[in-house]
Amino acid sequence: MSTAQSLLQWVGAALLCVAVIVVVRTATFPSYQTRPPPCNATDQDFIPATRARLDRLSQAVTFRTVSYEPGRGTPEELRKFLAFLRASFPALHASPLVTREVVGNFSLLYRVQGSDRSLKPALLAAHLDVVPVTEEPGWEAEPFSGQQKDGFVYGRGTIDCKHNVLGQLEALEFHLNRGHRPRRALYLAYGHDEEVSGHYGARKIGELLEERGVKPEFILDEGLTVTKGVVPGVGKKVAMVAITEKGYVTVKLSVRVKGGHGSMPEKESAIGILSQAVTNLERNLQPNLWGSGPERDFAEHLATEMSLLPRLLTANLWLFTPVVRWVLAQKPSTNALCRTTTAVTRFNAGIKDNVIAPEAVAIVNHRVHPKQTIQEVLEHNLKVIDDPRVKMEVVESLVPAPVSPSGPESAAYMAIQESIQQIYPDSLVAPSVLMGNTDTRHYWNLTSAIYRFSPNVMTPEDLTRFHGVNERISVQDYERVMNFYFHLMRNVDKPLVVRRHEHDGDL
Ligand SMILES: CCCCCCCC/C=C\CCCCCCCC(=O)N[C@@H](CCCCN)C(=O)O
Ligand SMILES: [Zn+2]
Ligand SMILES: [Zn+2]
Repeated sequence: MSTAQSLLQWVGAALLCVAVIVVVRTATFPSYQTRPPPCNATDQDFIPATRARLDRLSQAVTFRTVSYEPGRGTPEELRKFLAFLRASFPALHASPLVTREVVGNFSLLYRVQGSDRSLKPALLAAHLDVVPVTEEPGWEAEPFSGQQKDGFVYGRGTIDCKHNVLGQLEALEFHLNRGHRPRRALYLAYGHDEEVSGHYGARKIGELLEERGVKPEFILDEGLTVTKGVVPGVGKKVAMVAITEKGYVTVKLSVRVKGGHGSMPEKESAIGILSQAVTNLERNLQPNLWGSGPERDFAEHLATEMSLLPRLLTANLWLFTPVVRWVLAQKPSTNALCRTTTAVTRFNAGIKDNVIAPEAVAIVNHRVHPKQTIQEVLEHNLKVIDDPRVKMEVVESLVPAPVSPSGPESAAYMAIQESIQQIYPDSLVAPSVLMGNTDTRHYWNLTSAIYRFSPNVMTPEDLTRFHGVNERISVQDYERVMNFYFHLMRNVDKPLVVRRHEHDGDL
């Protein structure tokens, strides 16, 4: 046999081995999906989306509680919104079990007393402010009307995140009206400036709770949602419970040149030099790190539920990670899980048609992958810009959030998962990475069990409604939001027991 023939035989044998491993791993990959224990809720345990409850959500939207910049919000609207909330939930505001504090002038902190002091409190969070409405046309209802139309409530805050504020308060009001007396203490924390980093709201709440030595069992804030048709290869609804958040670093790029008369330009302008720099950043993206961080757990939790090809790829990441990286990088929503993203969000230069601009400035907003450091992001930028005339300064930064425990070893995570499956019985639940940031950055010192999840459904078509045009929630979803919080309050109102990690066909 010639050397070439024997080499061919070896290659053939090696390929066969690889194929066998791929098939075996695909067939035996463990299932991480558990079924929730039966829910003993009765018809009396259901919060219907009555006219009064829908109208309260609509009215909440009419308060223009917009945050523009840190320290520059809408104080009058916040004041009116706080008064509205107080008037709208009489049982909880009159209850001797509930205390209400206004923190940092406009943020709210409620505490519901628990009868069992051995149980650590639960903390549900959300925020009272919203992002501004841009000039973009296309709203089918006035953005601050709260109009109810075709089975939806329209307006800013309906999914970010007055639905969570109102949903939690409705659930608590319902509980108290039925004479329920909680065993576990419950905090509700509503910051008033989350959309501009929460420096005056959630930060103050976090400091106050830390001073008082409050150590919650877990914290649940806004975050990812139940998705439908968003996760490649999975037909069922997927509830994404974020166990960490990407970090961020915002950088300012600037170029200074000599200004002068528009009739006698130099070869290169500040605008041209800076344009080249941002083009270099957009053409040379930060490295694709998919699979090296907690986003890998998300895929593995769903592997057994995927159609054949994605399942084969996910069950064999030892071989196919580069393929998965390429596939996920093709769409913005999945690319966000792959790498530190680079968004050029502002570009300013020039003052007059015939004056050479002496300065051009761009702002670049990066969302940092959990396995990258801020230093590495900055070094990558300098390398690809490769032009000493472009100055780079860090405006603001935050490291990726600590990763919270998930899966059957974490009782709090499982209580959230079970509550989701009681409301969405046909859904899958998986631990995920949030690509944005929440007020929980101010609560890191309180507990290591921090989760970010909003209990409404998002389809691919809905993704741009978030901070965008036609923000809306369906009546059915709002009903699910209220009932999710109600179930969660019930499910955590007992000692939370850690279960043994078991799944079928463990490798
Ligand atoms: C496998 C596919 C994954 C795609 C999943 C898409 C699901 C979409 C659901 C929700 C959208 C998440 C949006 C993130 C919310 C974060 C809250 C937020 O916007 N925070 C602001 C804070 C700004 C502070 C100023 N520095 C932000 O992060 O910009
Ligand atoms: Zn939000
Ligand atoms: Zn937001």
